[in-house]
Amino acid sequence: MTSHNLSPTMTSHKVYLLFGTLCIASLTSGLTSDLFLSTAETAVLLESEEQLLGFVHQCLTQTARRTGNAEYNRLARDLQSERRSLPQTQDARHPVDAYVGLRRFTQYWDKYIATMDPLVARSVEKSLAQNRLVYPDSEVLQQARLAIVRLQAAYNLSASHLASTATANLTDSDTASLAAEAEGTGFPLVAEGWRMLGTAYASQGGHAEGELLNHHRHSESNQVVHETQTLHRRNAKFFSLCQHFQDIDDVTALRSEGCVYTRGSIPLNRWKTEVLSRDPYIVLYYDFVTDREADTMVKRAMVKLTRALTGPTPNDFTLKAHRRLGKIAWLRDNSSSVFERVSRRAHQVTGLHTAFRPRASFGEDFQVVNYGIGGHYIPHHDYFKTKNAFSVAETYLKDSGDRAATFMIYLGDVSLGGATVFPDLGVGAPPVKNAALFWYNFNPDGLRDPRTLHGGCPVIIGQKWVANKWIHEISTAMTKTCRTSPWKPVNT
Ligand SMILES: O=C(O)CCC(=O)C(=O)O
Ligand SMILES: [Fe+2]
Repeated sequence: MTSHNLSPTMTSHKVYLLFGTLCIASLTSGLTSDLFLSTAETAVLLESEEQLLGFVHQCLTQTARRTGNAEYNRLARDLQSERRSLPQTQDARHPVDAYVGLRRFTQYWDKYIATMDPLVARSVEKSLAQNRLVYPDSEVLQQARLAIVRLQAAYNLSASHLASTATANLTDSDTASLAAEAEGTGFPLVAEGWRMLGTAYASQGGHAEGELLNHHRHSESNQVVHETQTLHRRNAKFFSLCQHFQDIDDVTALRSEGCVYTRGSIPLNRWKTEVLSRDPYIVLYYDFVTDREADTMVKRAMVKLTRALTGPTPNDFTLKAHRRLGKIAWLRDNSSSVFERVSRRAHQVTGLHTAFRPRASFGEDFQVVNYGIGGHYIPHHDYFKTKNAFSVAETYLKDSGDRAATFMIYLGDVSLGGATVFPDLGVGAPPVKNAALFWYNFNPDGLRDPRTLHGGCPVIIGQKWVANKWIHEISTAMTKTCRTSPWKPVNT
């Protein structure tokens, strides 16, 4: 058993908001509701709160001067005192803290910004939009509550445990709306837990002090949440493996087939490969990137994140499916020297060409992913199921075949949850900062291997960033020679 604390494990990537001094705006940007899909974006929003409220305060006092209406001055004072009385957490790493932070924003919005002066509201929106941020709306809050309920079901987490490990205190209305969310989504026991917590708070006349998270599991005496099977029946094996892997932050506890050192050349003189499975071949390369490289990759991706959509073909990503709760950014090898170098290193380590080519590219662009509150990726295969699906791919992937292998780099640690698991094989790995997980999606005969079904477990605490590099058949066909039978085209 391991213990987990709440100390930050990832550099926070702050965006410094530059609010104008004048409360005049021309831009009308709509509120969007996908903030819960990226904990990194949520964190930036919460970090910017101080500055944002200073701006709103200034706008209110300016409006009072301009209009001669003293009501705006009163609002400015109210805003200041309410701000002092509200929970101060700015930490989006714990789902309850992220939820409370987002809820606080919508409170300000409803009370001081939207209803008071449309000009101020638009100014705030404009300033946020310049930093690729949006003001959270009520749907974001609802999705954040749903994420919390889903997490509880996935990991058997009780309401009291979740609440007591957060920094922020929940209000009666928070516990009531979490109970309603759980009830509405078919988790009556989870709902009961939130109701009981609300009652306990009321009888204590206050809230329990947040304690450090020594262990995620609630004690036997707590209300145990048993609905995992209901929502997650179809992926029961996946979720039980996720539970197993959340206890592992010491990778020596991995059930591995062995570990080998390989001599290479600069920048990796020697690298350690943990063999998680020999057939299909799944390995973890430690220290594949440096902290600096990982941070640079995250920073480059941060400004390009868009909602991850999954679809049946590479250019038909129109399904806003809940199978994958995260945001992605595509980055070409030549977009920076770091991506170029890391792609070359993946070639060096795997023996497979990874480079971008305008036609029949060996590898795809890097797909950098940041998961959201309770974000997960339900088990799937990385390969496309039909030849048709990949033959209509983007020009650079034309004639390069399917995704024969996956090279996935963990760009940060996750404090709790977020393992990558292969439910049919019973193997997986917790995110190990700077390590890369590599596996073949095709067997040596060039056939798709369904045993490579895998998924990203829900993130409980922390931020999860990964970078995928999919290597296509054109690369494996050229370099992987040990087939058991003569080469055949893929089984479409
Ligand atoms: O996040 C993970 O652990 C898995 C991600 C994955 O499978 C994918 O992006 O295709
Ligand atoms: Fe995948």
